Amino acid sequence: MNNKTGIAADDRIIIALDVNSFDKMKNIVDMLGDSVSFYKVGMELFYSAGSQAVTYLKEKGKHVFLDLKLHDIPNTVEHSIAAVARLGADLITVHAAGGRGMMEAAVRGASEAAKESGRPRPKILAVTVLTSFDDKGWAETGGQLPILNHVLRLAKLAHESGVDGVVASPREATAIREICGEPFEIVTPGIRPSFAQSNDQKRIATPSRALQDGASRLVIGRPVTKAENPQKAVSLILKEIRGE
Ligand SMILES: O=c1ccn([C@@H]2O[C@H](COP(=O)(O)O)[C@@H](O)[C@H]2O)c(=O)[nH]1
Repeated sequence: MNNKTGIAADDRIIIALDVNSFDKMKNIVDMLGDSVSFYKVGMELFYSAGSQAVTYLKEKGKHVFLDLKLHDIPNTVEHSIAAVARLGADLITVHAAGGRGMMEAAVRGASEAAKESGRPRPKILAVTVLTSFDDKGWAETGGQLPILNHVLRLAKLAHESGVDGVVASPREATAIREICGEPFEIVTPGIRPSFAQSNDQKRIATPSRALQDGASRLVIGRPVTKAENPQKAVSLILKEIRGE
């Protein structure tokens, strides 16, 4: 258990199941067995396999991060979050750029589903600036502030809107932690162990660095799922974060 976050060490690594079928997902989950307790179901898997991906993982006793990055008017987001929250996901994403009203609506939707089901309310995370952006790509979209400043602005808004945390690059974790404190979740993709390639990720850090800088949980996809030996990749990552 980490004293500050209260999150068990094993729940701090989330493996992103970015595959296009239920069977491919099942193969990875079976292969990784007890070494992984938390998985992310993103758009590729959810659009390919549907809600059974989430229900299967929950039946296996795993925690599920449903990363659908909702971004729409508050009414649509409230009811869509309520619909997906009923599947039993533990973390669900919306885009912070949807604004205060939309993030408040997302929390309401999650609370409605929790009340109905009697299960704990899923945590809502707000995506700040995607980790695939660097400053050049960000400026091309019309971004006026440097990425770090924009991330901090969105993190503050997310915190004020009552969501449970943000998704950001590990490079922004220290500054977000200073502004939002504990127990705000800072979930960081863009994690690259020293043995992995960066692929399309731009704002990256190693697993140990991300945790040192204040990330609560690490999202790791291809460095594990596309590794020659995914079990070995997980074991190396766990060793690194335990300092072994
Ligand atoms: O800013 C963001 C938000 C979400 N993601 C998601 O995380 C994983 C990362 O996968 P890797 O293979 O480790 O790059 C992926 O599912 C993204 O959709 C992100 O990368 N950045």
